[in-house]
Amino acid sequence: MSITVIGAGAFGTALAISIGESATLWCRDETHAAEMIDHAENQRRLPGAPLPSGLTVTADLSKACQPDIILLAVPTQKLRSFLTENAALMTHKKLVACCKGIERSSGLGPIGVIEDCVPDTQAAILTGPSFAADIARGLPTALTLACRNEETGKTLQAALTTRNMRLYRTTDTIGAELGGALKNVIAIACGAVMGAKLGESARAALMTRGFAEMQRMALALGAQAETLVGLSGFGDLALTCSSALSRNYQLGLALGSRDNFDPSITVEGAATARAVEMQAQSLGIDMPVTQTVVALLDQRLTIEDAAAQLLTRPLKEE
Ligand SMILES: NC(=O)C1=CN([C@@H]2O[C@H](COP(=O)(O)OP(=O)(O)OC[C@H]3O[C@@H](n4cnc5c(N)ncnc54)[C@H](OP(=O)(O)O)[C@@H]3O)[C@@H](O)[C@H]2O)C=CC1
Ligand SMILES: O=C(CO)COP(=O)(O)O
Repeated sequence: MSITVIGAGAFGTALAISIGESATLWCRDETHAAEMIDHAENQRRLPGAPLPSGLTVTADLSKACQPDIILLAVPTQKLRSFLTENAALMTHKKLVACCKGIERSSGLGPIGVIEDCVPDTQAAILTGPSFAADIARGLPTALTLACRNEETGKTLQAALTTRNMRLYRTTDTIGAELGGALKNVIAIACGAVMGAKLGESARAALMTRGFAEMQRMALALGAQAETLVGLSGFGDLALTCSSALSRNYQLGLALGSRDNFDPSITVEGAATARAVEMQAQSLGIDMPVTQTVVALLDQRLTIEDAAAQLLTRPLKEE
């Protein structure tokens, strides 16, 4: 079955490599597409990962959008503008969001954004612990494929499972979206703790209390508890909060050690933290780790003050 991946970033390229010769990888920049074809590699976004010989790379969007299954691997905050501009090419397709975040302007996850922009479509999300570099090297990974329509979910699960990507299926799109979005915020917090050399015990505490607030928010919005303890929640939290390969964690490291961070790097957790803080306030949900991350990003708190503030909150039951 032919499958198109939109967005030749690190993740889109890795997915296309894993799917192999039935994949088409669409890149918005013609020069970049030509470079990938010439070098059989995406040297800009995923250097060191050869593209399989049968993989099609193109900058022609109409040609790329022929298949029925389209994976959207553009950052969450860019998804709406891409879909709005190209909705006509996307209608009646199975659109699979391959991004993790909450849109800042609307508070919606990627599925909500897809449904807003392309009404006549079947939307799903592919999420879970998986670094692009690992997928591209053929290392084993397990991800969650969430789709409200069970039949479409089964079709997508079968079509997107590869030799090194094992997909588990759920109809709980809310839980899958929120797990992937919220864990990035906690990863920034964990990076900050490690950057400030506050210790691994503090990181474990933040991961655990961060997971508690992820669950509070997700359950309040209608997610199923099992989803949050699965790959898209706990699984991705464990990966992202403990690996220096994570860009969210790297941003946290920079905040904690007062280093500069390249603002062009895709870090979904920063915009998501702000969107979630607003939602939490309006729903009356206690999310102290998320609030602290936003204060650190806005430079309203130092890392030392942030730690002191979290440690001196009123004592409570676990
Ligand atoms: N990298 C990883 O290990 C993983 C990433 N993800 C998720 O995948 C998503 C994408 O991340 P990743 O691939 O790493 O990011 P990158 O920064 O590597 O790539 C982003 C891609 O999106 C393209 N893009 C940006 N804006 C637009 C737009 N308006 N229209 C069309 N294309 C656009 C960029 O094009 P250009 O190159 O021209 O700028 C680029 O190809 C994120 O949500 C991330 O959380 C999920 C799991 C793993
Ligand atoms: O989501 C990821 C791994 O599952 C990638 O994390 P980063 O976006 O923080 O690099």
